[in-house]
Amino acid sequence: MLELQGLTRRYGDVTAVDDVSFTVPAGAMVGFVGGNGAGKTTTMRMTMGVLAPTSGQVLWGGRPAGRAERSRFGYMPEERGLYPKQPVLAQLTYLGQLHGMTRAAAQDRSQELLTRFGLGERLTSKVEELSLGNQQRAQIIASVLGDPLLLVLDEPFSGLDPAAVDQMSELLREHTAAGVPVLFSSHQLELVDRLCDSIVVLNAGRVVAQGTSADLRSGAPLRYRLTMTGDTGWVRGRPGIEIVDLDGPSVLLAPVDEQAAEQLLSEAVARGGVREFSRVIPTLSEIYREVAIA
Ligand SMILES: Nc1ncnc2c1ncn2[C@@H]1O[C@H](COP(=O)(O)OP(=O)(O)OP(=O)(O)O)[C@@H](O)[C@H]1O
Repeated sequence: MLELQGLTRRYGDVTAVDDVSFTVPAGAMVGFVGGNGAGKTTTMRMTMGVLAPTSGQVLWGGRPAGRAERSRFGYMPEERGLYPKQPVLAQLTYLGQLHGMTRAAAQDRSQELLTRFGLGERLTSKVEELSLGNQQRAQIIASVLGDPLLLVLDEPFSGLDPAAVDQMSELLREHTAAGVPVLFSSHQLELVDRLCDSIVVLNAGRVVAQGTSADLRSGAPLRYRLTMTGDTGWVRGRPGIEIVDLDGPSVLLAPVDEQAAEQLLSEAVARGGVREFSRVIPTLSEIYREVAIA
């Protein structure tokens, strides 16, 4: 298990990361979201030990993570790590060796993964000759070489087409299934919602929400949608009901509680012509806008 405890990083007067604490349990996929400049990359760099925290610590298995453990963490940095001018297979083989694999094992595994992800014909191409999406696939492959204990991936899905997103998420799931904790940052909230066991939302360097997507939703305000055959303007002024949005036959309501919602439904049924009355569950994007965008 990875545990970040009170991680803080200051640059002069700017506090890029401010007392960030969360865990990535064994076998869990955790999505790290937050706007540009929220502090995700800085947090990930401190996790990997490439940047020293101003205060706080990174624990692996309950102890401060040292050089030996970190050398077995798989990392996809924001600035990416592959050299544009080198052939892709040779480079991945070399990186696998740096992660303790024999040359033959590193080459076999790299070739297997490149082939699996559609790059079997491009083994000797230079990285810069690959499309951006294919370079990204090779970057993700690089991060999983050598049986990593943990995966820390900075926006691994940016620029990938939907098929590649599915392939790469399958690769990550193979690692979580084997007990590896995975932390990745992303601006693709629907994707995070679909893939992750839990989500950490960062805003201006601080954790503003964390939990499963169900946890985050359960804290969202109560909303119902009422749709009728006729106009719904009659709901105005009903006790305990706030109107969020009214558009002719359809109205989005914020009742103070379930009882107020039921009373309104009874009245609607008595009037006749109810087409729909349903609880509106916010999307992760909507929750994100509420917690992370002031
Ligand atoms: N070397 C540095 N010197 C000064 N300020 C820095 C440095 N690195 C990062 N920062 C600042 O720290 C804050 C957090 O940046 P960081 O790159 O961690 O955000 P991020 O969440 O990864 O953003 P993005 O989604 O845009 O990649 C920003 O205000 C950034 O300007």
